[in-house]
Amino acid sequence: MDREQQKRLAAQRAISYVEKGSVVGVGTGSTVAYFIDELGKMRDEIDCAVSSSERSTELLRERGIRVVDLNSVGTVPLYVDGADECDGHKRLIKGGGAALTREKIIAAASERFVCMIDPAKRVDVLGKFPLPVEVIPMARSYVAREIVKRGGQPVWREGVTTDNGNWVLDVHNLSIVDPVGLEREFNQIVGVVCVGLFAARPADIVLIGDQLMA
Ligand SMILES: O=C(CO)[C@H](O)[C@H](O)COP(=O)(O)O
Repeated sequence: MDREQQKRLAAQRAISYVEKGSVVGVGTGSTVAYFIDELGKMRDEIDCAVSSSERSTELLRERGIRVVDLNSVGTVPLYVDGADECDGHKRLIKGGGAALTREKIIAAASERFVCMIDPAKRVDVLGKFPLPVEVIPMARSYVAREIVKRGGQPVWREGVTTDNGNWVLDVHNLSIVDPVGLEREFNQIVGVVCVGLFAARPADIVLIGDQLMA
């Protein structure tokens, strides 16, 4: 089975976590696009969605799903998103689609985070996928130098501006043996808006294709 089929299966299984009449938090990416397709089929059964990107908002609205501001809802019962890497503790690297900050905000505000991946993204140690870091534009060089001091090789994702008007550094050469510690450390660099490590708040449920990860 190819990766796209695995993503679609994960999205179909993730739908089973959606409760009738509820608010659904929606991530960003190609796997999430399959999820939005499925969610569109039950648009009359949910209340509305909160979205992690302009791209997902557009897809949701195209399928007739009402999208509301996170500030207008309380705790979100369910957040569904993809990831770029996932370790055995359900800690993630995210941000390949540059939506990491809004994704992390909705994940933090959610009771349950269901993450959908294909088998190639399941790793023992995070870091083979370059770690995305969203930065305030004027701090790009400074943050890059600070990351080099910590052993990473930052590469500016030139030409990409996030929905928040910021830039992204992709950090290569990291073997992330202490994801919570590294998330905390990178968060403390002035000019960093968000680190694409979801370790302090990992996923609750990971679906690898249609299989539940233990
Ligand atoms: O973090 C993300 C976007 O910022 C995505 O969830 C991640 O990049 C996975 O994307 P895809 O489902 O297209 O493989």
